[in-house]
Amino acid sequence: MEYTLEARGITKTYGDYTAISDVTLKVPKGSIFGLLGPNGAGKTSLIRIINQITMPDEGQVLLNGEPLHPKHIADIGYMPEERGLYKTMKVGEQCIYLAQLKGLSKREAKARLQYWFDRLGIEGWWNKKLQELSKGMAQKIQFIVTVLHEPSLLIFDEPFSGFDPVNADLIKDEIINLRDQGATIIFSTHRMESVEEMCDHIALINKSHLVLEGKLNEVKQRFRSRSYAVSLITNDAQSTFEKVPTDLQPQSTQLKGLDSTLDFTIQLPEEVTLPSVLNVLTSLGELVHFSEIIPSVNDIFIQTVRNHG
Ligand SMILES: Nc1ncnc2c1ncn2[C@@H]1O[C@H](COP(=O)(O)OP(=O)(O)OP(=O)(O)O)[C@@H](O)[C@H]1O
Repeated sequence: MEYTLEARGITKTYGDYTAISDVTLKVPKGSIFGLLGPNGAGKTSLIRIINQITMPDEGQVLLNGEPLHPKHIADIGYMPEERGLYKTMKVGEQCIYLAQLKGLSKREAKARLQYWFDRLGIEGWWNKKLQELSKGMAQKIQFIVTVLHEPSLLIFDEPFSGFDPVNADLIKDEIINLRDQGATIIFSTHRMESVEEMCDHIALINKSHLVLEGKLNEVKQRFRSRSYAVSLITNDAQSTFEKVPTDLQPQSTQLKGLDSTLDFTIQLPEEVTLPSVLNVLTSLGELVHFSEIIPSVNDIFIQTVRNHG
């Protein structure tokens, strides 16, 4: 597998405080990689190192196989959570200026900006000053400025904060589109449903340490707990529920009374097989639903952070 980014043994301290401890991770080319962790875990510190805003105390970052070098600034697009745009400058002028800083000619910048303004339906904003735009509107500009020079690595810090649901969806689709065109995306967010929807890889940093990393579906496999959701139609929900063997740790989610559906969850002990459980359940009533409960990213996040206290 090819990796766009590799961090090897990164440590970063601020005075006596260690913000990143010996973090090693690999971001596969063409992936959408979720960088997760509680507040203050060290995510932004790592992102700032990748962007060469600060230097690590120890370790090395490789971009497309090469040690990070000032020339790589043009290969990375970074949308920080604190959006840094000039308030009194006109939108069009500002975008051209920032694009030129990333190495585009004025002509090329104008052509690409036209494309993006069109695409995001903001043609009318060109001559407005940034201070005249709402937060979400300014964020669209920031998004365009981040992706305009077509870098191989895009880093978004909370890309959806400040967007209404329609615009958040629009930006989500644009991010997926950029990935489909070959970019690698790192995105840091506390919105677990976005991770669930978009990421194929995740890494979780807790208290400066990397505590979890991998393909999202493989991480989910690791967290499977033999839990199942069950629905039975029975004559008497309460007494049926009482007949479910206690070693299955039944937990009722809904008892709807007579002639109705009984919904509950079970957790299979190691030695119990699926066919034997299905036998028991079908003997209790009409089994209308039986499915494994796959842990959500939210569950995985909470469980992992708890375990690393
Ligand atoms: N320039 C700095 N000087 C001193 N301490 C800092 C500095 N930048 C960050 N820190 C500290 O390093 C730790 C990690 O901060 P960082 O911003 O990397 O966290 P984060 O994971 O991005 O958090 P959040 O989810 O809240 O954005 C925090 O305890 C923070 O106070």
